[in-house]
Amino acid sequence: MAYTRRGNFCTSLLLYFGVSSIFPSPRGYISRLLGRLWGEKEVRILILGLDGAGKTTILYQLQIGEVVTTIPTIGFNVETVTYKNIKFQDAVIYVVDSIDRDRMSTSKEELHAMLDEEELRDAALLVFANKQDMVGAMTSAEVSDALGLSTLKNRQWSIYKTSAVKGDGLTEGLDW
Ligand SMILES: Nc1nc2c(ncn2[C@@H]2O[C@H](COP(=O)(O)OP(=O)(O)OP(=O)(O)O)[C@@H](O)[C@H]2O)c(=O)[nH]1
Ligand SMILES: [Mg+2]
Repeated sequence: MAYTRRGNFCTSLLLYFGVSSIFPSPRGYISRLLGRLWGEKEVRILILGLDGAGKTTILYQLQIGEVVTTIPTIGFNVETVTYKNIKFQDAVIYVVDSIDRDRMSTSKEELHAMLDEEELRDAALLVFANKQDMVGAMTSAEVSDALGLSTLKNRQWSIYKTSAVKGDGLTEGLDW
Protein backbone atom coordinates (compact mmCIF):
# COMPACT_ATOMS: atom_id res chain seq x y z
CA MET A 1 0.00 0.00 0.00
CA ALA A 2 2.70 2.42 1.03
CA TYR A 3 4.67 1.48 -2.07
CA THR A 4 1.78 2.13 -4.41
CA ARG A 5 1.14 5.48 -2.84
CA ARG A 6 4.75 6.49 -3.24
CA GLY A 7 4.55 5.57 -6.91
CA ASN A 8 1.66 7.93 -7.38
CA PHE A 9 3.35 10.62 -5.41
CA CYS A 10 6.47 10.76 -7.55
CA THR A 11 4.69 10.33 -10.86
CA SER A 12 2.53 13.29 -10.05
CA LEU A 13 5.47 15.50 -9.25
CA LEU A 14 7.47 14.63 -12.34
CA LEU A 15 4.42 15.07 -14.51
CA TYR A 16 3.79 18.55 -13.24
CA PHE A 17 7.35 19.75 -13.59
CA GLY A 18 7.82 18.03 -16.93
CA VAL A 19 4.75 19.46 -18.54
CA SER A 20 5.26 22.97 -17.28
CA SER A 21 8.85 23.18 -18.43
CA ILE A 22 8.27 21.66 -21.87
CA PHE A 23 5.07 23.56 -22.67
CA PRO A 24 5.15 26.90 -20.88
CA SER A 25 1.85 28.53 -21.65
CA PRO A 26 1.98 31.81 -23.60
CA ARG A 27 0.07 33.41 -20.78
CA GLY A 28 2.60 32.12 -18.31
CA TYR A 29 5.39 33.62 -20.39
CA ILE A 30 3.76 37.01 -20.59
CA SER A 31 2.96 37.20 -16.93
CA ARG A 32 6.51 36.11 -16.09
CA LEU A 33 7.96 38.79 -18.38
CA LEU A 34 5.67 41.44 -16.94
CA GLY A 35 6.49 40.15 -13.51
CA ARG A 36 10.19 40.75 -14.14
CA LEU A 37 9.46 44.24 -15.41
CA TRP A 38 7.46 45.13 -12.33
CA GLY A 39 9.72 43.30 -9.96
CA GLU A 40 7.17 40.63 -9.20
CA LYS A 41 7.99 37.05 -9.02
CA GLU A 42 5.70 34.25 -9.90
CA VAL A 43 5.93 31.52 -7.36
CA ARG A 44 5.11 27.92 -7.91
CA ILE A 45 3.83 26.11 -4.90
CA LEU A 46 3.09 22.43 -4.70
CA ILE A 47 0.67 21.37 -2.03
CA LEU A 48 1.15 17.78 -1.02
CA GLY A 49 0.14 15.45 1.74
CA LEU A 50 -1.65 12.21 2.44
CA ASP A 51 -5.32 11.94 1.54
CA GLY A 52 -7.58 13.79 3.92
CA ALA A 53 -4.82 16.00 5.30
CA GLY A 54 -6.67 19.16 4.27
CA LYS A 55 -5.07 20.25 0.97
CA THR A 56 -8.29 21.07 -0.84
CA THR A 57 -9.66 22.89 2.20
CA ILE A 58 -6.52 25.03 2.37
CA LEU A 59 -6.80 25.98 -1.29
CA TYR A 60 -10.41 26.87 -0.79
CA GLN A 61 -9.52 29.08 2.19
CA LEU A 62 -6.66 30.84 0.46
CA GLN A 63 -8.56 31.71 -2.69
CA ILE A 64 -5.40 32.97 -4.29
CA GLY A 65 -4.13 32.80 -7.80
CA GLU A 66 -4.98 30.12 -10.22
CA VAL A 67 -5.75 26.69 -8.89
CA VAL A 68 -5.05 23.67 -11.00
CA THR A 69 -6.00 20.24 -9.76
CA THR A 70 -4.38 17.34 -11.51
CA ILE A 71 -5.75 13.89 -11.01
CA PRO A 72 -3.05 11.26 -11.25
CA THR A 73 -3.65 7.60 -11.92
CA ILE A 74 -4.97 6.33 -8.61
CA GLY A 75 -6.68 8.91 -6.48
CA PHE A 76 -3.81 11.08 -5.38
CA ASN A 77 -4.13 14.78 -5.94
CA VAL A 78 -1.28 17.18 -6.50
CA GLU A 79 -2.58 20.68 -6.27
CA THR A 80 -0.71 23.75 -7.40
CA VAL A 81 -1.24 27.39 -6.74
CA THR A 82 0.34 30.32 -8.46
CA TYR A 83 0.92 33.09 -5.97
CA LYS A 84 2.18 36.33 -7.43
CA ASN A 85 3.91 39.34 -5.99
CA ILE A 86 6.03 37.55 -3.47
CA LYS A 87 9.74 37.05 -3.44
CA PHE A 88 10.55 33.50 -2.66
CA GLN A 89 11.63 30.44 -4.53
CA ASP A 90 9.52 27.51 -5.51
CA ALA A 91 8.07 25.96 -2.44
CA VAL A 92 6.41 22.83 -1.25
CA ILE A 93 3.62 23.00 1.27
CA TYR A 94 3.34 19.70 3.04
CA VAL A 95 0.04 19.23 4.83
CA VAL A 96 -0.23 16.89 7.79
CA ASP A 97 -3.35 15.77 9.60
CA SER A 98 -2.16 16.37 13.18
CA ILE A 99 -4.84 14.10 14.60
CA ASP A 100 -3.87 11.12 12.46
CA ARG A 101 -1.15 9.69 14.72
CA ASP A 102 -1.41 6.25 13.11
CA ARG A 103 -0.28 7.52 9.74
CA MET A 104 2.37 9.95 10.91
CA SER A 105 5.18 7.55 10.02
CA THR A 106 3.71 7.02 6.55
CA SER A 107 3.52 10.76 6.18
CA LYS A 108 7.17 11.01 7.19
CA GLU A 109 8.21 8.40 4.61
CA GLU A 110 6.29 10.16 1.86
CA LEU A 111 7.77 13.51 2.77
CA HIS A 112 11.36 12.31 2.72
CA ALA A 113 10.84 10.31 -0.48
CA MET A 114 9.42 13.41 -2.11
CA LEU A 115 12.25 15.64 -0.98
CA ASP A 116 14.71 13.19 -2.52
CA GLU A 117 13.34 14.10 -5.94
CA GLU A 118 15.87 16.06 -7.94
CA GLU A 119 13.21 18.59 -9.00
CA LEU A 120 12.68 19.59 -5.39
CA ARG A 121 16.34 19.92 -4.45
CA ASP A 122 16.13 23.68 -3.97
CA ALA A 123 12.51 24.00 -2.94
CA ALA A 124 11.71 25.49 0.43
CA LEU A 125 9.53 23.34 2.64
CA LEU A 126 6.59 24.70 4.56
CA VAL A 127 4.80 22.18 6.75
CA PHE A 128 1.27 22.78 7.91
CA ALA A 129 0.45 20.84 11.06
CA ASN A 130 -3.23 20.99 10.21
CA LYS A 131 -6.47 20.31 12.10
CA GLN A 132 -5.27 22.12 15.22
CA ASP A 133 -8.89 22.89 16.08
CA MET A 134 -9.42 19.24 16.96
CA VAL A 135 -8.99 17.91 20.49
CA GLY A 136 -5.90 15.73 20.79
CA ALA A 137 -4.09 17.22 17.80
CA MET A 138 -0.33 16.79 17.94
CA THR A 139 1.50 20.06 18.57
CA SER A 140 3.72 21.47 15.84
CA ALA A 141 6.78 20.37 17.86
CA GLU A 142 5.41 16.83 17.99
CA VAL A 143 4.64 16.81 14.28
CA SER A 144 8.08 18.21 13.55
CA ASP A 145 9.68 15.40 15.58
CA ALA A 146 7.48 12.75 13.99
CA LEU A 147 8.42 13.94 10.50
CA GLY A 148 12.10 14.16 11.35
CA LEU A 149 12.35 17.75 10.13
CA SER A 150 15.46 18.44 12.19
CA THR A 151 17.32 15.77 10.20
CA LEU A 152 16.80 17.62 6.90
CA LYS A 153 20.03 18.76 5.31
CA ASN A 154 20.45 21.83 3.08
CA ARG A 155 16.80 22.68 3.25
CA GLN A 156 15.00 25.82 4.27
CA TRP A 157 11.99 24.63 6.21
CA SER A 158 9.43 25.82 8.67
CA ILE A 159 6.37 24.40 10.36
CA TYR A 160 3.16 26.20 11.25
CA LYS A 161 0.09 24.98 13.07
CA THR A 162 -3.05 25.52 11.05
CA SER A 163 -6.73 24.94 11.02
CA ALA A 164 -7.84 24.91 7.43
CA VAL A 165 -11.51 24.91 8.36
CA LYS A 166 -11.09 28.02 10.50
CA GLY A 167 -8.46 29.55 8.24
CA ASP A 168 -5.99 29.86 11.12
CA GLY A 169 -2.24 29.94 10.52
CA LEU A 170 -2.37 29.76 6.73
CA THR A 171 -1.31 33.30 5.90
CA GLU A 172 1.29 33.25 8.67
CA GLY A 173 2.81 30.22 7.00
CA LEU A 174 2.73 31.82 3.55
CA ASP A 175 4.29 34.98 4.93
CA TRP A 176 7.23 32.89 6.00
N1 LIG B 1 -11.50 19.84 11.97
C1 LIG B 1 -10.82 20.07 10.83
N2 LIG B 1 -11.13 19.39 9.71
C2 LIG B 1 -10.42 19.65 8.60
C3 LIG B 1 -9.36 20.60 8.56
N3 LIG B 1 -8.85 20.62 7.32
C4 LIG B 1 -9.56 19.74 6.61
N4 LIG B 1 -10.51 19.15 7.37
C5 LIG B 1 -11.49 18.15 6.98
O1 LIG B 1 -10.79 16.98 6.61
C6 LIG B 1 -11.41 16.35 5.50
C7 LIG B 1 -10.40 16.20 4.36
O2 LIG B 1 -10.03 17.50 3.91
P1 LIG B 1 -9.59 17.76 2.39
O3 LIG B 1 -9.27 19.19 2.28
O4 LIG B 1 -10.58 17.19 1.48
O5 LIG B 1 -8.27 16.89 2.35
P2 LIG B 1 -7.30 16.62 1.09
O6 LIG B 1 -5.92 16.70 1.62
O7 LIG B 1 -7.65 17.51 -0.03
O8 LIG B 1 -7.63 15.10 0.76
P3 LIG B 1 -7.49 14.33 -0.66
O9 LIG B 1 -8.15 15.16 -1.70
O10 LIG B 1 -8.17 13.03 -0.38
O11 LIG B 1 -6.02 14.13 -0.89
C8 LIG B 1 -12.60 17.21 5.13
O12 LIG B 1 -13.73 16.66 5.77
C9 LIG B 1 -12.25 18.56 5.73
O13 LIG B 1 -13.39 19.31 6.08
C10 LIG B 1 -9.06 21.30 9.78
O14 LIG B 1 -8.16 22.14 9.89
N5 LIG B 1 -9.82 20.98 10.87
MG1 LIG C 1 -8.29 17.08 -1.99
